[in-house]
Amino acid sequence: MTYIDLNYQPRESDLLVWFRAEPPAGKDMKYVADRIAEESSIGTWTDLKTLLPEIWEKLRARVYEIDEKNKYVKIAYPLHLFEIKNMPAILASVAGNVFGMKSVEALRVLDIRFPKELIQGYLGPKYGVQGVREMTKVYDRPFLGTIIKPKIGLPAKMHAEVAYEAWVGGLDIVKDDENLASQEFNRFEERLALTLEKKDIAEEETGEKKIYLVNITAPYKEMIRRAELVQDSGNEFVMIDVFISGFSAVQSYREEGFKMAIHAHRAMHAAITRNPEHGINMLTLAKVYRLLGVDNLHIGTAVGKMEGSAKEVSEIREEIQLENVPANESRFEQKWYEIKPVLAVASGGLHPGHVPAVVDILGKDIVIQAGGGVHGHPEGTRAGAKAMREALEAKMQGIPLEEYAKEHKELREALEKFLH
Ligand SMILES: O=C(O)[C@@](O)(COP(=O)(O)O)[C@H](O)[C@H](O)COP(=O)(O)O
Ligand SMILES: [Mg+2]
Repeated sequence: MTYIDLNYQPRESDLLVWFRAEPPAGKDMKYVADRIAEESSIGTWTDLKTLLPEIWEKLRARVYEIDEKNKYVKIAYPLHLFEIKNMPAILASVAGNVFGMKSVEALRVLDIRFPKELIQGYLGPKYGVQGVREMTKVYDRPFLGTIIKPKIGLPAKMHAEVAYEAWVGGLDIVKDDENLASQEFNRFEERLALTLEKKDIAEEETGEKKIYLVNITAPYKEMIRRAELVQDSGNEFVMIDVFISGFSAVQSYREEGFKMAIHAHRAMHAAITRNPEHGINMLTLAKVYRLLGVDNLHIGTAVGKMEGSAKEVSEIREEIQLENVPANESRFEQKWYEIKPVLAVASGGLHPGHVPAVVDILGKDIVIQAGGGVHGHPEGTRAGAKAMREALEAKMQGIPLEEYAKEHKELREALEKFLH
């Protein structure tokens, strides 16, 4: 019995997976494709006496396309194979055991096409791009943000003061770092209270809405307790390390129905996304997080310190923001129906000198976030924040940075330090 069915026309209701597969020595693409379809649907390494014909007929995956040259394998999975509203179990099928089999030398998931029937089982973002714009009254430009640095070590009181400096310097958003939780020198409750006090003052002084991305990542029950504290405080956002917390926690958290928007940090993603031969690419993870319902998602910068090409990050941006994503040489067409667009977060090694390039690559529906690029400014946090704002003003007005810097001291100082 083979799962190869090259005459099969996928149904609209099928879930499709686009793999790149390396056959083991002495084996061909048909062999490896068959093994992947087998293990990721109903089969195992030998024939089964318990495999009823109706199970085979109704639930087996079908390899409907093999591209020998590019080592691509496309597999269609009938929807009945899955519990629709159970993302962890769906991934356990199509992106589970298959990565560890000897019968596959290397395996990469390039894309998953989610059918309408499955998409309708998920909430998607509560706010998304438009909701965050409504929340902040920022409509026609990218958001600017920073991460409090050093990422760990500041006492809660100083954390709040640095946040205040960043906000009054002109940034919209201040974020906890991915590894800041409730360490003894910066307890969660105290940090939340002190930072929100400063946020109120900064909003008062600037007349602008400010955002605090407080990190609630913790074991699930504790994460929920922290989310309740944030909801009681009236803060608009929480931040979750979504990859580390897991698909189950992220789905459940979104279904808890908290009022806050979700800023998704992807720390650890590169453990499975970075190797182009093996693992799951960030585009596929980003689709899962859009479906599960994050409002902001880190996707890379192309120009900063983290890996990811301009083509890769801009394709991910399209995937999390377009209503209908067109197919291309390594991506399925994907319709998103009612699922809102996600705000893309460009972060990692950025400074004011990068602002024009990031906007050129990713457009306006983004958060441009800089930690070292703000707190490393020669004149400190407030000047670093001002320099980011000035860089964005220059970009929005179409003025070259060097030109604008002539009249803007903080930007000039930033470019001198970070570019020259
Ligand atoms: O800790 C850091 O490195 C950052 O806070 C950036 O700080 P800097 O601005 O000081 O580099 C973010 O966690 C990374 O951007 C995450 O990477 P990604 O956005 O690619 O997931
Ligand atoms: Mg960080």
